[in-house]
Amino acid sequence: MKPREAIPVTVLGGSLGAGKTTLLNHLLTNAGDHDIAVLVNDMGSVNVDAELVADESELTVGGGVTELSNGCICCELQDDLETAVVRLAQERSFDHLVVEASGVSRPGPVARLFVTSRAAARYDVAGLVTVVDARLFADTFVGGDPERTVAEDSDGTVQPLSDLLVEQVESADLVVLNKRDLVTDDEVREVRDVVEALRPSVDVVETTHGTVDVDHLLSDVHDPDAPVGWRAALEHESDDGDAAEVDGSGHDHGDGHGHDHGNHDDHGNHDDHDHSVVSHAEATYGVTSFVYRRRAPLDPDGAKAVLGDLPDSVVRAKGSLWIAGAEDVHYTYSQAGPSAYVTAGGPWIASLPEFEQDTYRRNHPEIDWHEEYGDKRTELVFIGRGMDEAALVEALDQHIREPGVSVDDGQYPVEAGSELALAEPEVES
Ligand SMILES: Nc1nc2c(ncn2[C@@H]2O[C@H](COP(=O)(O)OP(=O)(O)OP(=O)(O)O)[C@@H](O)[C@H]2O)c(=O)[nH]1
Repeated sequence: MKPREAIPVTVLGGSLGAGKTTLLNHLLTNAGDHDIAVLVNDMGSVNVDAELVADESELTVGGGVTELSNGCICCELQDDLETAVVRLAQERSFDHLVVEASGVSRPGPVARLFVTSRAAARYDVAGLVTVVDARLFADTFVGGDPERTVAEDSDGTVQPLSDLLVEQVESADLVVLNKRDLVTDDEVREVRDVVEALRPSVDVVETTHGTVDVDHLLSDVHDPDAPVGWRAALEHESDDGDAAEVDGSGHDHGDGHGHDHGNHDDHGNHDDHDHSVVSHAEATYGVTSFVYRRRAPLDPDGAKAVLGDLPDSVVRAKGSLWIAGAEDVHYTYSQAGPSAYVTAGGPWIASLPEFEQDTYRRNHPEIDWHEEYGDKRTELVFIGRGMDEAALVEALDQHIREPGVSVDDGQYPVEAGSELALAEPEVES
């Protein structure tokens, strides 16, 4: 049982330089009656952000600002984060915790820590707030000229910035569209439409220098079941029950549980949400989505050619891949702006021994099961602006193969969790 005085926690995420520290300083200087504790995560060995926050407010590093440096709290510093927030709750009294995640943090895992670890007894997630640099977002997704930049992880691996931007928006309860002064009215409308397509019901506030209403920012807005655009579009398609056709989207059902980079998809849990995926956006700026679904595999080289070189009009694509010649592996595909990769998941349910299949199907009666191919399918959702749906469908259809036909490839990884990059943004020198 959670004690009644569980402390609300707001997780502040967003890309490098989006304005998280600026917003945090605004929050602390305008905190009013709120007694806020802050935990700042920086990737470097010196926690510059913690110093900046402390400089600007009456808090001191050690006093009100806790720092976790030299790593990322969504991965290698998870244990440190857990220890730090538990200790904080024991040692000090405050009524709200704000965690500023590093620019490369994925908000989902950070929030999960407050639900699943020892910290869960002390804290309640109030909201995942994503600060978006409106200028960068417009350049990356609406300008048709994607900024080909990457974010560097603490272990030196690089992750495409567009992946992070998309993921941070897809898991947000509140999006703070910052740097409003650097975009035009038209650009901001287009950015809002893309944000809405990625995260259909999200609350969006526009700010310059992070001047957001403090009570709004700290309010209890967390909804772990809020819909995610790509999943919502897929499930809308599944609800229609047509397994072979390509379909446009309008209304949807979404279970919206946050996704992980490279995670194996679930099999379509439905809930009672009924949200519009793109209706408003479609009507104004041409943000649309459609689902491509075939009960057949794609040629491995063909899949690489098409899915590794999607037109700029596609903002986000994701789904399941059945690859000819690798008949037993359930691949997932994920594209965000200029990056695209395929991840080997576990086996298809249809590739498991029969008794395991029976058990799985008993526990998941909602699974869309084909008499001959079971759950094997090529099923991709595309979200974008001004996409040529017919051309994309035709390009994919050219690479559809007969199930069971042997295809020579070997480049697709088979070990669960391993990835094949189909497109990577160029690293800026
Ligand atoms: N023009 C403009 N600049 C802004 C705005 N908000 C923040 N900045 C500037 O953008 C730069 C980055 O802001 P920060 O608040 O440090 O961003 P951050 O997200 O904390 O950055 P990292 O800690 O590096 O991830 C600073 O120079 C800010 O002054 C804004 O609304 N408009």
